[in-house]
Amino acid sequence: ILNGSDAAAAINATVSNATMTGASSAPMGTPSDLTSLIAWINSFSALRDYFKLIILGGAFETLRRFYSFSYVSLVDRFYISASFESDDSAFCWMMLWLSSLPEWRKFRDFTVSTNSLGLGSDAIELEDNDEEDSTSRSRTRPVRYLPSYAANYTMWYKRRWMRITRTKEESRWYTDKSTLTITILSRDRSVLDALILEARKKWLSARADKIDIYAMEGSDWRFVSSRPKRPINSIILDAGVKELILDDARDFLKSKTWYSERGIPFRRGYLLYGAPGSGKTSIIHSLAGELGLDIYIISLSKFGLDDTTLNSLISSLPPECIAIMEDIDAAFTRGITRDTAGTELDDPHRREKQAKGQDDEPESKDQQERAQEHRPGGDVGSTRITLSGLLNALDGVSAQEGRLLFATTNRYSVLDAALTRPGRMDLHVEFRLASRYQAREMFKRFFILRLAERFAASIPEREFSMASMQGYLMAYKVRPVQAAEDIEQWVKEQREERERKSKFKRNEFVKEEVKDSASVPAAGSSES
Ligand SMILES: Nc1ncnc2c1ncn2[C@@H]1O[C@H](COP(=O)(O)OP(=O)(O)OP(=O)(O)O)[C@@H](O)[C@H]1O
Repeated sequence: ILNGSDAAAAINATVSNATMTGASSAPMGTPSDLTSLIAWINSFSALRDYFKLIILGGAFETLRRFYSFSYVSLVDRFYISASFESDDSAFCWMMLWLSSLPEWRKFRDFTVSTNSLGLGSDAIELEDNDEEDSTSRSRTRPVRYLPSYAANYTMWYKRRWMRITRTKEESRWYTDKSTLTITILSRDRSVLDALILEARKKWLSARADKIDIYAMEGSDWRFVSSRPKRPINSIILDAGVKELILDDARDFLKSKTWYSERGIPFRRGYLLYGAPGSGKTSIIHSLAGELGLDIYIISLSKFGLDDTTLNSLISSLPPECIAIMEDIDAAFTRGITRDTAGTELDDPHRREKQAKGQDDEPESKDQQERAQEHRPGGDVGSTRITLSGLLNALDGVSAQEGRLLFATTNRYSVLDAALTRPGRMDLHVEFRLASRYQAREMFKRFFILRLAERFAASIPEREFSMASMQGYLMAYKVRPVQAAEDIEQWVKEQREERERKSKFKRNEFVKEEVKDSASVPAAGSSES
């Protein structure tokens, strides 16, 4: 414990001591200008070393950056680089093209994949010489050699050096997206153009007998599969029906100028309606093959689909293609309404009855079944499409020009008039249950004419679908006589089965009714 003067003396001693310590490691006083600052810093030996390190490190980093910058500019200047993403068709063109190059066979590092990536049959496939195994399921998925993610491939293309790399997008766990990058030693962009055109040509010729099918993925289109074209003469319809649709579509595709001169949007909608299994879907696929167009499937019941996404999907359709909306009525019974997001029925008849206060009519069994199919648990319950959203998407400003839209339905009458009006659905074609003529032609497709007459005579007009008859004939693949003999029995059995089913449905319906009326509290009056 110090008294006041002792404490002051002690502080003085400490200060002078500190000054002396400082003076011993930094001999100079506080620097007043830059030179003396450097000299002052220099006087600290450890700091000097740090300083040197910083300068050296900085110099190295600058050199590194300069090198990579110069490399990139050099590459930019002398090389052309193009990336192809796996969710785009161009990626498939390049893969097919690559796998067909003789040089490709010389490499030794591949990703072996059973994922077809839409490649044609001439892609490199594993040769399977095991004759005995020729029917095994292992042959159903060809094995392909694709560029590996780990390797860099270099080769010569038209006397130009080329490097190929394939990288995987790690951030998107839910997709297998990858990018193929092709770098060519050339300053001439036309080399890349020629390469891409060559790849595209190869792709197109590989699928001359196929059509590509695309489905919705988020707000994009994703390639799903390639299917062999179905010959149009394999579809048996009443005289003139096929020709009507085919000629109309052909005529439309040739009329672009006609439409633009008259200020009419260059789009055409077809509504195919009628009995299930009567060939609506089949004719669309066949037509796509005939017209050389790809198919884009629009599923209005897709989980998470809303008006905005639908709009952007429809506007991003390619200029000439076939868009299909199957079972468009299902969307309505499920509850697309003009203004609200999918909660109530929008059957026009029903609305009319509601307006008149007569909505006591129960949903038809068909409606009930469909509604049941689409209740929560399936993805349909989550759709957020409104009718006005659908109408806008079909003919709004962004709706793609040149597309053919095919909508199919089994229940024509429930569709809203706004949806089916000309401009949206220009041609309405009815598909009925099979006629005798169709039955005979289908039999002929399977077997021979003589028996076909007998077969057709046993088929009642417009009672069975072509699909059910096809199912019957397929069970008799190599027994035509038997097929013709058994048909009467089949018709009888089908009728009985139908009767049994409808009786069952009626009973179920009555039970439901009873249950419903039991659960409704009595209104108080003895009548009720
Ligand atoms: N008119 C037809 N000519 C030839 N085959 C047909 C015909 N109609 C149906 N089929 C055959 O029946 C099966 C079902 O046909 P498709 O899917 O085209 O019928 P759909 O009318 O679209 O049925 P749904 O309304 O139930 O979707 C197909 O395998 C098809 O080959």
